[in-house]
Amino acid sequence: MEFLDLPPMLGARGTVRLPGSKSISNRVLLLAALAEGETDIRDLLASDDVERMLDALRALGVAWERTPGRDDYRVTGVGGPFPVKSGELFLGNAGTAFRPLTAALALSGGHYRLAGVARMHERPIGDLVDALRQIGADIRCTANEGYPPLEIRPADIRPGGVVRVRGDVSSQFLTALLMALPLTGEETVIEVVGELISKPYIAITLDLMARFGVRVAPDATWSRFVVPAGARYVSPGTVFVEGDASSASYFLAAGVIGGGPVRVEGVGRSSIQGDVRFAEALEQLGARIVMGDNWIEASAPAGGVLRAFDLDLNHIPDAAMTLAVAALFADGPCRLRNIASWRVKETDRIAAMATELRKVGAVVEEGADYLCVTAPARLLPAEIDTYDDHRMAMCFSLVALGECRVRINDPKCVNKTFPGYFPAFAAVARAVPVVAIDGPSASGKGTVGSMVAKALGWHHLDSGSLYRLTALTALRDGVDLDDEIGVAALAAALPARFDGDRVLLGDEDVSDEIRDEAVSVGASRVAVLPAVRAALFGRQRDYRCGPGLVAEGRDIGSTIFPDAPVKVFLTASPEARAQRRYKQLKEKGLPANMESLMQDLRERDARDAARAVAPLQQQPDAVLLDTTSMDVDAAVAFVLDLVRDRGLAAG
Ligand SMILES: Nc1ncnc2c1ncn2[C@@H]1O[C@H](COP(=O)(O)OP(=O)(O)O)[C@@H](O)[C@H]1O
Ligand SMILES: Nc1ccn([C@@H]2O[C@H](COP(=O)(O)OP(=O)(O)O)[C@@H](O)[C@H]2O)c(=O)n1
Repeated sequence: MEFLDLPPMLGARGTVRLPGSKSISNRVLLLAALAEGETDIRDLLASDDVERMLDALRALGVAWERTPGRDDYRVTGVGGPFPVKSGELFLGNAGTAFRPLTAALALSGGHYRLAGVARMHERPIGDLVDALRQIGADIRCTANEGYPPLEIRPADIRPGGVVRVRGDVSSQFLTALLMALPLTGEETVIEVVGELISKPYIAITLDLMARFGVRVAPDATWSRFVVPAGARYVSPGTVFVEGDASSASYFLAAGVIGGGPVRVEGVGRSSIQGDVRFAEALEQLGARIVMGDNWIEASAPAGGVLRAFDLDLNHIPDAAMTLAVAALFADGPCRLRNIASWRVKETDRIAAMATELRKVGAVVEEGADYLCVTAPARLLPAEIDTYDDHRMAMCFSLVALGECRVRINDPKCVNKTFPGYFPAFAAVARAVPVVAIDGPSASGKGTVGSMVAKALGWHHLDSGSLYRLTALTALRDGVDLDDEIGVAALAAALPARFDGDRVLLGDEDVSDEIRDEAVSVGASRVAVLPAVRAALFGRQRDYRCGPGLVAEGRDIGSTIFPDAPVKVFLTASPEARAQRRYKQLKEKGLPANMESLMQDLRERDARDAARAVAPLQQQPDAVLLDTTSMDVDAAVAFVLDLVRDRGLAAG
């Protein structure tokens, strides 16, 4: 399973240009395909779901071409039903392609098969099929009644009159009927049975249909829609696709949780997408929101902390997921109500959200159509499963803003709507900075690392002492140093503590004991054991806390903090290092012999460089610092300059 590790973040600020809206992209593509004339579509979303629609349209005889290197397309409309009268379409997990195409194909008089991924076949479509059957469509559910895959056969379509469709499971059924019925040319009345959910998505449909020349006005309660006689779609020429308002939600929330301001460009006051109202929901949490025609900017509440909320989120079901994660930063229990549609989305989002929020320590109550989330006192680092659901992955990236590392499994699921999501997030979120110093024994890592940390006021981790503590514990407990499982168990449970330059096991100061010859050799031996390294992995990462961390060892830049913005490979000639160790030991009044020190150093260098897991190597992005003829102060100044050059510290 692929994963992405997000480091703890200190805050967020900056500007993000949003990718095109998925809802608008797929609607505009279908309308342009059915319209008379050519439509130029600008800034179409580049994502999996849009690819599925583009592929389907081409298979159905619609010509389109893309401007090379741009997200601009020209679609040549077919001016009515699809000209290709048979075909097999694979539509992945794209509800915005599957539902509208089902309706348009049912009225196209051909023989088609529509299928998707396994999850698509669990997502209901029965209400739409029933509605289309009322006007004579011949649609069969080939596996389970009410669910894809579907087979559509030519049929005697009898439009006119009244079509009833349920509105309380997915608003996409109504969208599909609205967009397809103008193909019949006759007046048809659509009556919505049950409360219509997600009304703002219907508003997008009506707005775009109007741009293509077909006006449908809902009645006051949005329960009756009249598709007029003689309706036909005509290209408006050029259509600009707005930025995706649901995708904006992650960045707006990032601004609110991480201080901000974070500005999104591509949606704003004049947007036709209901999800821009997510910004209003954030305002109710105390967030500071500023809006322009084509942008929105979000910052933390004046007091810094988000207010707990109890909100009906039926009108913004997708963006509401972002609020479930924002609840982790609120000052009390938060309730998200009227979100039953989550259960039939890319995954059962209520169940998935509850399971994953619990992993980071939240207390979650899950109901048929609501979630109640209470934040933990401190977020826990966790491995988040994403259920092939782009929004799960994007939402949970926000956990990192609680200065909490988080692993996102299967991060590429964001390709459904936002392939560039994680780089965009990294560009506005500020990771806790790390200075990684790796190098061979006695090169000066500990001395330089500790002084750099002091100068910056950052935390300090001497990772070697964790291996030394492991070896010391094994020697004391009589665990064989080659017993990988036994030693790894000790490493996982080490009561290690650091107090300034003192190293403690529980309450016992073992700073000097871990420097013993036997412990040094033991540390080097247990360090080759993969299970021991794995046991110390998460523990080392937990030292990454604001305002920053200086960590030294052998694999800090390569394995523990590969994203460290400053990496130094600190070394010196073997002779110089042996000299330093000799002097160091003598000063402490410990016995030392130059020859055996040289010998020991060479052996340890060889073991560190040759081991299979995390061998000591200079990383391509590490700066070489050879201190053979350099004093400590010069080495410290060199590293501090690197930190300042990267803009990570003042001065
Ligand atoms: N650039 C340097 N020049 C001279 N001596 C140094 C230098 N850097 C470190 N030392 C000395 O070398 C000894 C070993 O350094 P230490 O920090 O323990 O190395 P490491 O952590 O890499 O094993 C210490 O006594 C330290 O003062
Ligand atoms: N990140 C690290 C740190 C230390 N180690 C091992 O742990 C031992 C003790 O580390 P140390 O940094 O205290 O050793 P010295 O450099 O002081 O000799 C080394 O011999 C390394 O083999 C490691 O494998 N990976």
